Amino acid sequence: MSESPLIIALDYPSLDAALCMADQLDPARCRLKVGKELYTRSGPAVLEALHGRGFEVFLDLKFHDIPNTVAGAVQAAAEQGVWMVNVHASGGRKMMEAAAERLEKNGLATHLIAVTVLTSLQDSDLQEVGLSDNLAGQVERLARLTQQSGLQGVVCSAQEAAHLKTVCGDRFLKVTPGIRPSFAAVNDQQRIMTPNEAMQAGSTHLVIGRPVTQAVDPMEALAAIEAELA
Ligand SMILES: O=c1ccn([C@@H]2O[C@H](COP(=O)(O)O)[C@@H](O)[C@H]2O)c(=O)[nH]1
Repeated sequence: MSESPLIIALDYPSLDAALCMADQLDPARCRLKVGKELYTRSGPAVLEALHGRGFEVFLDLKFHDIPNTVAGAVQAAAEQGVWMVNVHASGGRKMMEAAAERLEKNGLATHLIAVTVLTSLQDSDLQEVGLSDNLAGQVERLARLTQQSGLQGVVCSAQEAAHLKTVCGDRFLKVTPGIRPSFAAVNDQQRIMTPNEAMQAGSTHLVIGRPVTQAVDPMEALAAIEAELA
């Protein structure tokens, strides 16, 4: 079990490639995130392999469907022993309540959180899909709904973490992708912060993928991030 806020995103197209990276990492220094590409290719085998190596895993499949379907998917994830799983908050209160109730009814301790607004989006993207509120307002609205629905936290950008800390409190998890150390490329992220800025802003967990996994020396990149946080 790790006390570190770092969650390394294993966005790889094969189980072998993901395990090659995992084998260089230490479960005492980080948790790992399995997302849509890797899970679609490898299925539950990747979870078994990472759990077998001692890692806690965030299964980032961002479920979004009718309440009964999402509750079943969240239960299935939790029964595979993942540390954290998520849904899209825009699936609504009934969907989130059904998922949270399913975990509670079955005594499953997996953390359940909800995505507010993807870190790859900015204000103009929300307008294009017909949302009239600005981005900060939409993140706050969905974070409040997530908390009212009984979930433990949200995925948001670190740029919203400080405000959500005042709105939802310290203990409400703020899991923030879009983390970019000064040495890393921005890629397709829009709302970014450095690791240190993100922690200062109130992030509880930092999701970092390409700045580590695509680095020429991933372990050196990870060590530089840890040094920045220290
Ligand atoms: O709003 C979100 C939600 C999830 N993600 C995921 O986090 C990682 C970020 O990877 P980087 O390589 O550090 O950009 C990736 O797996 C996304 O699917 C996100 O970026 N934003």
